[in-house]
Amino acid sequence: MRVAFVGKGGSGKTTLSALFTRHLARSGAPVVAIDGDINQHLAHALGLDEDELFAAPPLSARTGEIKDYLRGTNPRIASREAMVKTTPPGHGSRLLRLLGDDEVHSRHVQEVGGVPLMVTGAFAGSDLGVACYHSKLGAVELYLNHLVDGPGEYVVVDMTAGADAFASGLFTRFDMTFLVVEPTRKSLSVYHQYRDHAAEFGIPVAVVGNKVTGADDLAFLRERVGEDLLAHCELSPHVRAQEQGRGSGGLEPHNSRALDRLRAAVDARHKDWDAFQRHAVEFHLRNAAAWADAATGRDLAAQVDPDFRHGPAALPAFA
Ligand SMILES: Nc1ncnc2c1ncn2[C@@H]1O[C@H](COP(=O)(O)OS(=O)(=O)O)[C@@H](OP(=O)(O)O)[C@H]1O
Ligand SMILES: Nc1ncnc2c1ncn2[C@@H]1O[C@H](COP(=O)(O)OP(=O)(O)O)[C@@H](O)[C@H]1O
Repeated sequence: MRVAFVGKGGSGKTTLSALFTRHLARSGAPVVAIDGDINQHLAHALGLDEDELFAAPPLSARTGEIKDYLRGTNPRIASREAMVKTTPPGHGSRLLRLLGDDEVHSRHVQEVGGVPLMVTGAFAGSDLGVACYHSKLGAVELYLNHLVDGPGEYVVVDMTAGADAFASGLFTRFDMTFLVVEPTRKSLSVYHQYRDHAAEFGIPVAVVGNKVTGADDLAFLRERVGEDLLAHCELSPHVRAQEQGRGSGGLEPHNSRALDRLRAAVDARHKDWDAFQRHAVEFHLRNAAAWADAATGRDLAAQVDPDFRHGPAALPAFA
């Protein structure tokens, strides 16, 4: 199951992504965390020391190699140059299993605090003015488009704040999107924006309140969010202690129960592989027409394999 955390910067996306993935990993569930936030802090939130380096290469450093690996022997994709981030898999493409024995996981995953983590990479000085952060997210989109995941296993992406989340269709690749909101009007404005986009594309979204300090905060959220409010986390002495490099007695029971609710909401989702592939194709065609045909000098609609059925049934042919 694929889960995204989105929301306004500072709302707690990274903190909740870390708490949620640790919660899942501790239960023994297979999980991969991906840092897709322009501020790459997830490794530290998972417990990497400030002076320690995340040693695995960022996904965005090897987008070309990842394209070559994923296109496999797909005759519709002649080269890595012909493959854009929305190019959907077809016959001959390599499909991935979560934490499978493949070149993406083996190269890019490093375990931090008991959680296997991949990172998209920081926005470098050389990117300023010439690229948008969504270029860094291309490899994440390709990864998700080629992944065959199942119930009880989880990919959790800490997404970048703001409009970059909507570039190219990445936001349609998730079984559940958690919108993290603080009990403030500013934080809610992102909720309204995301909710409208999500409704347009039929994307499942649930709101997670964060840094709630009492009944007034909760009433504020309940009044404005209504039944979209799935759960809320309270302002956490445990999180603060971790931020300060101190030990604590562990996550508070209320916050732990909130994480259980998130998991239950994800587990309740039914996977519809046909719809997933249909969305992928739809966004690929849109991108082809808008910029990618011109960027590659090719007719990218020809990459769509009309006979390909995505999902577990597609796996044996690719083993
Ligand atoms: N949504 C959207 N709209 C307009 N233009 C876009 C969009 N997404 C990507 N681009 C531009 O296309 C170039 C390649 O994009 P990426 O590196 O992100 O990815 S990929 O080619 O799809 O793998 C790259 O341009 P160049 O940097 O000039 O090569 C991107 O800026
Ligand atoms: N429930 C919480 N309790 C206490 N502090 C929190 C909580 N959630 C987030 N924080 C703190 O708020 C700040 C911003 O959180 P962060 O996860 O980095 O936000 P984002 O990823 O949305 O930008 C961090 O200092 C983090 O420790």
